Amino acid sequence: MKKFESSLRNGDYVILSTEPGGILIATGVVVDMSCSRISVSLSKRLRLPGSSRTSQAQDLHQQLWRIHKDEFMGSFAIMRFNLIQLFLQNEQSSHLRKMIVDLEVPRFDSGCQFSQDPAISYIWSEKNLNDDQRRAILKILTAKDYALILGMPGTGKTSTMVYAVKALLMRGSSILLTSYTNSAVDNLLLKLKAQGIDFIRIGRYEVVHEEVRENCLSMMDTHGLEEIKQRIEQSKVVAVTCLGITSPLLSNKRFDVYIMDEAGQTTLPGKFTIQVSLGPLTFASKFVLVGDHYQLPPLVQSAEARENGMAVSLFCRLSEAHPQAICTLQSQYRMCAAIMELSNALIYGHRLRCGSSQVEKAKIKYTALPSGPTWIKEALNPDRPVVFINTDLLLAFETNDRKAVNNPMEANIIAEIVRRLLSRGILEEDIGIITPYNSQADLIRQSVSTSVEIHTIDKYQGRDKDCILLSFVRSSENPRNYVSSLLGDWHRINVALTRAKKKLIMVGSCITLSSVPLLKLLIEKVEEQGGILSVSKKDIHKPELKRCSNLR
Ligand SMILES: Nc1ncnc2c1ncn2[C@@H]1O[C@H](COP(=O)(O)OP(=O)(O)OP(=O)(O)O)[C@@H](O)[C@H]1O
Repeated sequence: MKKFESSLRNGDYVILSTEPGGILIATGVVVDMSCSRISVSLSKRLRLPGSSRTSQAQDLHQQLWRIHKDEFMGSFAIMRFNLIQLFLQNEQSSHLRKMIVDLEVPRFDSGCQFSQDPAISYIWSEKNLNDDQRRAILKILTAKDYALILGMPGTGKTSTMVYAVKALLMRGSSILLTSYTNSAVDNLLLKLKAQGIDFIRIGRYEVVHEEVRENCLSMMDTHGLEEIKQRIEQSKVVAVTCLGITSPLLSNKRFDVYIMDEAGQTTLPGKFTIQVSLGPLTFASKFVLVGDHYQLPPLVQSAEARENGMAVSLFCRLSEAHPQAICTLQSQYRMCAAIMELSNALIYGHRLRCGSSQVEKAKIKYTALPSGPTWIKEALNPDRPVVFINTDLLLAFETNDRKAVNNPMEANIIAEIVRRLLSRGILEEDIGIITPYNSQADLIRQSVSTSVEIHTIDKYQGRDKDCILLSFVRSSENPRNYVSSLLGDWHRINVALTRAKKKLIMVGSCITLSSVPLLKLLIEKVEEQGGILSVSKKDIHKPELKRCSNLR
């Protein structure tokens, strides 16, 4: 039977309107789809305007319906609601206005550190924390209004949040946890679960991580709304996405502390991050923001919105006004020294350091002997953690097809390296491929016939792998005329350079990329490390050269 073709999927939020006329009648969620039927679960009973009680069922059946995916309407309504909450005349909103609109100085309890507080004693004695992390949690424990935790890549932001929750629970505090995306919320919850901390997860069952689903309210054996509300009331830790905060289950619920992980913000229409973050702020007496504004900030396309401050996250706004509210995590446990050096030189002004000598010296380990041409052996050499394969001698130019930009030769080189890594015993799950462009990710997917993960750089924020392959794509016959807003954004370059633990292999055109100042600096840095490998036409099989030039 022919498949029903639609961009709608189970779990999508939709808007139901009448046709013709386009009158919005209801909103709901797609719960089932077949080739001839779509089932939508609605938040309230469906009624046509002006329809009488007697003819209601018949009118509904006769009506022609239009179903739209609800990409923005729900979010806009929530943001409007959040803004209104901020301007309410009550103590909570007034305090919040003082903090985030008037930028009043945040207060910290200085005597508290020396008291007999069990939470503070616990943090001093917890061996799994480093000094930065301890200081960060003490900042949270002593904050009266808010605390800001700036965590560079791999510095244990999530781990720090977990121990902060543990310490706050010792004080009997109730805690609301949020992030922008479901995966970021669940990432934190998985770590809480591993520490035996109980919590309630609010969210649609289908989008919640399977290991967290048993903590979802919908999965709990409860009898009616009252019992559910009671469970939430009794629960000390509740987790939800920033947009999920409007759940009626949370109405009237208040928490002592609200912790928000700002790091996963880019996958949302980020223009309104402040308005989105506002919602949960009104639920607690003090808040903690955890983030890294050196990674990708809100994506704002409108110049007017940018000029009016829409691209500034709440974290950035508060940290610039009150640097004393920030505690920085600088010891990272992800990248070996050579990989860390790149972002240290380009972005972090050498403030990032390796958390242990094990991390610093980590090398990729092969189980099989090296094989293949010299350039591949050099690219895979474990003693070269950072390699840049320069394609200039190949004249491997990009293709531009209806705004989709890709580079077949780079895709081919990446596929060859992946084959060699796998044949030398590296596991598929330890390799990741990233690129700035969706179209290049698609092309690489066609060339790499394994289940190795291939994503855009933006989608890879918050993730890591032992070995990362990065295809820059841009290679122009006229490098002087080359402009790329995607590669010109230093936050994106930072994310790309901080995903690999032991081996980072980049593929690109040195000449073209050098027209972007930051990338020029990157190439110089890799050169200092002896990591530039130039590939020429004699290094690539003739049929491959021909196939790639045919694709152009
Ligand atoms: N004090 C510590 N000692 C040793 N290892 C640690 C410490 N803190 C964190 N780690 C390890 O560092 C790694 C990264 O930690 P985590 O995922 O919490 O970092 P993150 O800052 O949230 O990462 P991201 O940059 O993806 O946001 C994990 O493997 C974690 O176990």
